[in-house]
Amino acid sequence: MLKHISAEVAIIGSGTAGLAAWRAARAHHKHVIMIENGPYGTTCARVGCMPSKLLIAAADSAHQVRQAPGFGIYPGELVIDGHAVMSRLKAERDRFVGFVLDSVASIADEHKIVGHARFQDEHTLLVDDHTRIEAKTVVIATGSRPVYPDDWRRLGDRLLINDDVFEWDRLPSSVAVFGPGVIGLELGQALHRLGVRVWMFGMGGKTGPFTDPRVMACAEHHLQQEFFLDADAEVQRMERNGEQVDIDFCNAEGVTEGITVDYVIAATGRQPNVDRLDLESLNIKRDDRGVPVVDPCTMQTSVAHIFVAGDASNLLPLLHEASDQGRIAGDNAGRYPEVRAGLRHSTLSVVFTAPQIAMVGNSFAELERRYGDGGFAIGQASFEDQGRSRVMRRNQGLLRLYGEPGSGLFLGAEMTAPDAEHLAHLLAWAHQSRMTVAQMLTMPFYHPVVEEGLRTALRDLHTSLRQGAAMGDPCMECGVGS
Ligand SMILES: Cc1cc2nc3c(=O)[nH]c(=O)nc-3n(C[C@H](O)[C@H](O)[C@H](O)COP(=O)(O)OP(=O)(O)OC[C@H]3O[C@@H](n4cnc5c(N)ncnc54)[C@H](O)[C@@H]3O)c2cc1C
Ligand SMILES: NC(=O)c1ccc[n+]([C@@H]2O[C@H](COP(=O)([O-])OP(=O)(O)OC[C@H]3O[C@@H](n4cnc5c(N)ncnc54)[C@H](O)[C@@H]3O)[C@@H](O)[C@H]2O)c1
Repeated sequence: MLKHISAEVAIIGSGTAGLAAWRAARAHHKHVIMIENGPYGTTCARVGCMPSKLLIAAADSAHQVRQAPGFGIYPGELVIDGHAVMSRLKAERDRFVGFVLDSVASIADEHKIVGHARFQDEHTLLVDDHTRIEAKTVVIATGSRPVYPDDWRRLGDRLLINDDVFEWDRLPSSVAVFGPGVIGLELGQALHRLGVRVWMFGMGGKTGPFTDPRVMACAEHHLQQEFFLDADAEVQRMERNGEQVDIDFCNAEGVTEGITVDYVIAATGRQPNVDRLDLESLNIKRDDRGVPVVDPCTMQTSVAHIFVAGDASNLLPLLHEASDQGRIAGDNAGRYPEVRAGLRHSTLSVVFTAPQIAMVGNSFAELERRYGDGGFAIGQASFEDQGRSRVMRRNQGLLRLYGEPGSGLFLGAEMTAPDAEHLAHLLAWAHQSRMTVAQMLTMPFYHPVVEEGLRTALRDLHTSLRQGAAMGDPCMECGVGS
């Protein structure tokens, strides 16, 4: 029998965005309902940010051991116990998931419904075939899922997505990773460093999230030193062969090469989970991927009482974005019809490869669209001879900064660099504070640190903006190698 419920706010999804929306909406109303059709615990903690960073941490550790002889230190034979690696990953992952589960458990049962939600009309949701919810406002926070070509399913259990990797009990001997995007690069490099033979195949020539071709080329070059990576691969055949997969591809010499791998990992992108919500029953404006169009400041759709947050919004599929968007959407759903613009942060994304990858503020491609080719200034620094980076034998990478001629405003950055996660935070704070390049150069820099590489790039940008003298010889009063 169908149960009927009335709610002020109904939230579909209990991931990071859904939980943030729930908290924000509850500040306004008692009757807030959260619906979940999968396991509680969030994508980030269960199969996303946390387990991937745990895998990378183990891989970094193995890499350090391999690097030790470069410092005159010989730790002996490197043994990677795949079972122990995966056990630690799962134990720590479960600990993180446990924190989320505790938080979900603290929400009274009357506010939680388990099942698949879909729209019957603009104010009515059906949950499976057991509950009908009449809601004044709705937040769609349904996350995203991996997408890959349908015919790859013929590989059966030899075809994996990121979720499956984190369930391994042991490490396989070899994998082919399809998709040198963010997930593919993080997983692929980590597996390679853990002793798994890795081949990585892309489509269309793009590596990572970059839009600046010089930074992309630099990252690709460093990654290719470690494992096979063809960002524009011609894969001629891919067939299951017993418990393995045979792949024929055209190699760099233009010759067909055959490999056999234990698994194929599909890291070919993700799509928002909005296709099973019966949105067709609503008169809601959608983009060409079928995702409701939202105002990024309010997270409101063209149907004024329906909001979208997190990966479902098709804006920036990142954890802090899911959290920000969830808070804004939940607050607005709660205070509706008085909707307010929420605080949006400067764009910041980090990929945990080595060297790390980061994007801040406006991308190179966005600036080319806005200012035209050559209409904005560029400063750069290589990390090859950067003092602290060389000290640590991590002297790889390129940082490119963009600035606005005339105003001298710092506009954005793309980089592959040692400790890019920290450089990117400094830059994002400067971007959000609307600092000029001249102001950024008045800030303190310690010695010897990787951030001195940032100062070099800032000086170069200052010169490109024609606001400072050209850099001459290396600045010795700043410290050697800066
Ligand atoms: C491998 C990997 C690594 C990542 N690493 C990082 C990182 O290092 N840093 C970073 O910032 N981001 C990272 N991300 C991205 C980050 O995990 C996501 O942006 C974030 O988790 C999205 O949160 P969300 O709330 O939108 O979605 P989710 O947490 O996926 O929540 C959506 C929920 O909605 C539920 N749901 C869906 N449809 C329905 C329905 N119809 N009815 C009821 N419930 C429904 C789902 O079951 C799910 O629980 C990573 C992602 C992956 C996959
Ligand atoms: N560190 C982080 O913050 C982090 C880590 C992981 C994921 N994420 C988030 O998850 C999102 C999704 O990541 P993703 O890696 O799935 O997507 P992505 O869009 O970053 O990469 C997908 C890649 O697959 C390639 N591709 C598509 N079809 C292909 C095919 N048939 N064969 C070979 N290659 C193909 C694309 O060209 C692209 O390079 C990211 O945009 C990011 O926001 C963030």
